[in-house]
Amino acid sequence: MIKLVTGEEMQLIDSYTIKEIGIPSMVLMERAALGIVDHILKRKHIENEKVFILCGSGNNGGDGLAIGRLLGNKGIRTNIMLLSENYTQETSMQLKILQNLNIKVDKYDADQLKKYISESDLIIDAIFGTGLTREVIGHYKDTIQCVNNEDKFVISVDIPSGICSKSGKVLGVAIKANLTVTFGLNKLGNVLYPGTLYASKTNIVDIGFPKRAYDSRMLKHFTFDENALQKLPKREARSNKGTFGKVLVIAGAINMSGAAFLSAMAAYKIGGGLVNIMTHEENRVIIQTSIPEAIVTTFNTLDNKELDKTCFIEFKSSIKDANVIVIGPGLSQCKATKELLEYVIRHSKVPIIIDADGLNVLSNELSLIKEHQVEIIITPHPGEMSRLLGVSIKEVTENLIENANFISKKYNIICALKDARTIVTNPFDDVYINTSGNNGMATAGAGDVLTGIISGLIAQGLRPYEATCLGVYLHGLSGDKAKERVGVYSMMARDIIEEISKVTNIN
Ligand SMILES: NC(=O)C1=CN([C@@H]2O[C@H](COP(=O)(O)OP(=O)(O)OC[C@H]3O[C@@H](n4cnc5c(N)ncnc54)[C@H](OP(=O)(O)O)[C@@H]3O)[C@@H](O)[C@H]2O)[C@@H](O)CC1
Ligand SMILES: Nc1ncnc2c1ncn2[C@@H]1O[C@H](COP(=O)(O)OP(=O)(O)O)[C@@H](O)[C@H]1O
Ligand SMILES: [K+]
Repeated sequence: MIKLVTGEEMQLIDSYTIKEIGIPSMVLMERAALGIVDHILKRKHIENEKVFILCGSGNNGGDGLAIGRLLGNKGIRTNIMLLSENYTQETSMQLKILQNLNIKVDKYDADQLKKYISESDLIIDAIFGTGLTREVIGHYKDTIQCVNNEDKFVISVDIPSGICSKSGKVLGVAIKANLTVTFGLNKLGNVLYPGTLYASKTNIVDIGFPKRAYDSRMLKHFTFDENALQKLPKREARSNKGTFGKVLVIAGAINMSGAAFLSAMAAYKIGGGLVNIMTHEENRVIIQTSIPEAIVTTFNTLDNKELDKTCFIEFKSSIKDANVIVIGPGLSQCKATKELLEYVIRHSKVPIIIDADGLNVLSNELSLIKEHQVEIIITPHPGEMSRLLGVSIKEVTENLIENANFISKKYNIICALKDARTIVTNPFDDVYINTSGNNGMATAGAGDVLTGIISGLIAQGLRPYEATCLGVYLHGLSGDKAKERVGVYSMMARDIIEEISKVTNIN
């Protein structure tokens, strides 16, 4: 698990380290500057290059001044410009050190700024870090625009100036970096869109925060890297298909068998023991032909799209047998879907994953999940989420974390809000932010594959929140493997399924 922090949380870690542990702020700043200088010195022809450092009034600017001093010591040609006349204590101390060493620091001057930018090979952005609190205006805005207009390599210190460290939003204007070097823990703003596009590649450097400074805080945001593969459920040698759980997939209205197929296939490919597909009677033959490994039970609808209630006899035992239930993919928004959903919520004793049309039906009747007895996971994309909350899609995509948190708490459920950075929340404020996956996955059926993966992990015994976070991660990783094989233009949902085995086959 990799923790991520907001600027505010990082400031708490800073002040705990400085005030309670006793590591001086200037020591942390020196190590931060050394971390950036290491990256700069890795450039191939740095001895022939010119560096230009832009510094703001806060400690981010202090980092910039220290970087200038260290580069000077190495004999690298460096220009430094300070954009403010008021500084924090640490930044004042850095400035004093530079003055003692007779290192020139320019004050802001628009013409000089343009000259330095055009002469330089590398620009260091130390204007604003985690302390940015408001829209960037005036000469700060002009400076950032000047940098962005020139095609120079830019390294941002901690976070690109202009990006909100909590939300990833652009506060008016922001530096477009080629590399961001961040300290201690990565900032949410470097990971969330659009900030992540401005940060480009992000490297984290250890500047000596004691482990306790991270552990003693209630840090709730996290992401995964490939170490998360260790969380895959263990497969006992002495086992049978019952050991790895039973998934019930309730999916597919007339002529919509594809969604059921994709969810069921993914549930099997991630290791689920047995998949039972409950689908419309009309889909029986095609499902049995396309996925003979699945058990098929069916329901029928009457002329008015209501459910033929005789199906409940068979349905009852399917529900009783299952370790996890998926409901919604390709079910259409008819009365039958509502009836099925109502029945499942009322009778299930195991976790339920509600997706696609299940969510569309739910958005007209959220009271259905108010008094649920089992764990419920919803997997909306922003369109489905906007219908669930009765807000615009823009409101959903601009505030992914807040919206996912809100619905998780209000209904006591797990929410995987799908996007290029999918967010997974639970009612206890935990927030997983997914960083795997790519734009090739914006293809029909990719969501059905995710539902199947999560269900297969729950069937094998993972707890629902853990399974949802890991499922989202593995789904993205499978998409990344599919990108390597077929590219983003040709990727189809089935390509993601095909790559699941490459992701899970780790031993
Ligand atoms: N010991 C430590 O703490 C360590 C910290 N480290 C480094 O410090 C960074 C955090 O430093 P920070 O908190 O001083 O704020 P920072 O990001 O430099 O910028 C904010 C400054 O700009 C101002 N300002 C804000 N918005 C503005 C706007 N729109 N337009 C104009 N001005 C605006 C605001 O002042 P204000 O005007 O609000 O009084 C404030 O002074 C962190 O990212 C890391 O790089 C490392 O060295 C490790 C040790
Ligand atoms: N640009 C992207 N980067 C990463 N993941 C993406 C991107 N676009 C889509 N995805 C993922 O693909 C899936 C699409 O799901 P969804 O919109 O429900 O598709 P469908 O309804 O067609 O099955 C989600 O898991 C989403 O996170
Ligand atoms: K910066």
